[in-house]
Amino acid sequence: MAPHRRTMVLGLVLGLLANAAGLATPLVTKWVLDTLEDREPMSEPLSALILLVFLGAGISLWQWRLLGTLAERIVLDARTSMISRYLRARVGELQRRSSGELVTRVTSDTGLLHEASGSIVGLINSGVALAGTLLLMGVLDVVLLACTAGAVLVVGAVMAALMPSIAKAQASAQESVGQLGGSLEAALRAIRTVKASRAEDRLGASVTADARDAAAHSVRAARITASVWTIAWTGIQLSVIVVLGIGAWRAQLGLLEVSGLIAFLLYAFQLLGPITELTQNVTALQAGIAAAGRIREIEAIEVEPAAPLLAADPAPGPPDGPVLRLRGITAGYDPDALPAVAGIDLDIPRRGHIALVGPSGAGKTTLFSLLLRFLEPSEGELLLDGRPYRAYTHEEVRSRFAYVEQEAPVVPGTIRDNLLFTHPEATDEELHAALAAVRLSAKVAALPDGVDTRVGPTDLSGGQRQRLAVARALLREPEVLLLDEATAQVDGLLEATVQETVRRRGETGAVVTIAHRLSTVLDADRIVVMDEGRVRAAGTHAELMSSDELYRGLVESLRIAGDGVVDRPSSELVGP
Ligand SMILES: Nc1ncnc2c1ncn2[C@@H]1O[C@H](COP(=O)(O)OP(=O)(O)OP(=O)(O)O)[C@@H](O)[C@H]1O
Repeated sequence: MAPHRRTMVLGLVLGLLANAAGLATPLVTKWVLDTLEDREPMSEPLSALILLVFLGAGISLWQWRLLGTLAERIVLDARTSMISRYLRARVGELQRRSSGELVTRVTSDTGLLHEASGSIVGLINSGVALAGTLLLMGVLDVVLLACTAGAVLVVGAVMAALMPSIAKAQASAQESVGQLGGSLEAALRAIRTVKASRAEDRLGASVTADARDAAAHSVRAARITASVWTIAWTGIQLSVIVVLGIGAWRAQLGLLEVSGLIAFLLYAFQLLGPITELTQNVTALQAGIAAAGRIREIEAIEVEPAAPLLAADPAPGPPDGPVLRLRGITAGYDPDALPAVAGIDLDIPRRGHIALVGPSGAGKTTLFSLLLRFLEPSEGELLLDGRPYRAYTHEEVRSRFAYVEQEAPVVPGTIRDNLLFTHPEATDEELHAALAAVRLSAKVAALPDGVDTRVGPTDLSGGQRQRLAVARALLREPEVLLLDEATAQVDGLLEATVQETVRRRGETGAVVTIAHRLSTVLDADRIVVMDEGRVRAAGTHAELMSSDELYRGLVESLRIAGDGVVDRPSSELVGP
């Protein structure tokens, strides 16, 4: 709220003015009654009364609109800052959390800020209104004020005692809503497996358990809120009856004018306003504070630094040296667990195709994450053009790569958006050339809006998604193409297409593939065998076949996996 201090102060002033108009009304009513008693002309007090009503309404309207707009701005600020933090966060920080839960914080928690944003102004307003009402009641009759103040104190004490439990219940409810978002998102993502496993009911029960939890906490908050309100209302109504009794008795004794008693009763009824407002604002503020706490946690997510970590600018290595060098790289996801890769030494030359092979969990994807700087090594150094990664910004490093993920997710938007995602400035010609390279031109041309057709994550087959991703990666001839090969996404014909494109890329630039296909392995200039986080062996297919047992085993299993490619020298493996 801090950046909006001025608007809040204006809102507060308007609230105080509206209060003043409200507080004056019973006194002017007394003036009307007094003129009636004295048989004087009533036009003046009546006009003042009507003026007060309109003035109060006008000011309230202004304040309402002002605070309503402010609330939306605060929500927008919080959302904008969270969204930008998510997108700038370190990949590991995001992967540690459930994405559904992260989404809930942006969509749902910020809604609570909306309610809470006006509550500070509301609290001050209603506090002042309460004090003002009590003060003016004191001016009218001190004895009656004492009775009313007693009732207000009791109501206040009960409210103060119950409020913290409302806040606690609300925080727990939000927590459960976050978990619900997380589990629902995971369930929907795995919907095919869920259905194939006939697990709709089982999973439904576990997801609804979070919803039930949220409901249970909210019901608790609602029940306490209901008690608080009932106590407040009843307390005030009882005090009005007491005031009426004592006031009538004091009027009989001539200690109080009847008009004064009526004005006093009007104030007593008016007390309900500030007390209700106080209750609502305290509740909203507490929910808002709980939400703000959860939003604050997002600020603790570490973001990628925008500047290079190394202040000095070391000279680049020789222009014909390897484009990338990994020197004694050790890295892991959890400082307490064993590293995912350890002591990796690897040179990636400027040209040629390197295939990474190894059993599952060997650290191949981790190596890609290190190259793309999704993960920082705990030991060792990565060098780009002979200069340490730390001398570059993350953006500078990534600008040298094109990356095709195994999942090849579609980015939100049209096919054009997907193709231009890495290089938005590419021309239409380049775009169509990239589509042609992966043989998607005809498929795209048949779509209703061609390249401007919107695509969702489910509109394309796995193979088509991967072709689109490869086309994107090839759009501007990257220096280093990183291709995390999907196991079974693409058919034979397409595989040959992609392979041929990759082979051509390897003639002018560097290509590193995580190879799941025998054909890719055979096609590579150099094969790096990884096992248990280490580089176990490296060389050509022929060298490794004769020297490395694990490699022989891997090749055997790839052949059995039905790759359809016989074990031949790579030079024979060109074209479909
Ligand atoms: N996000 C993560 N958080 C924690 N540990 C991880 C994470 N990603 C990978 N690991 C661990 O790091 C090790 C290397 O995993 P990595 O994904 O690099 O292997 P891989 O060779 O790519 O395997 P696959 O061929 O199955 O994809 C594994 O032990 C894995 O459990």
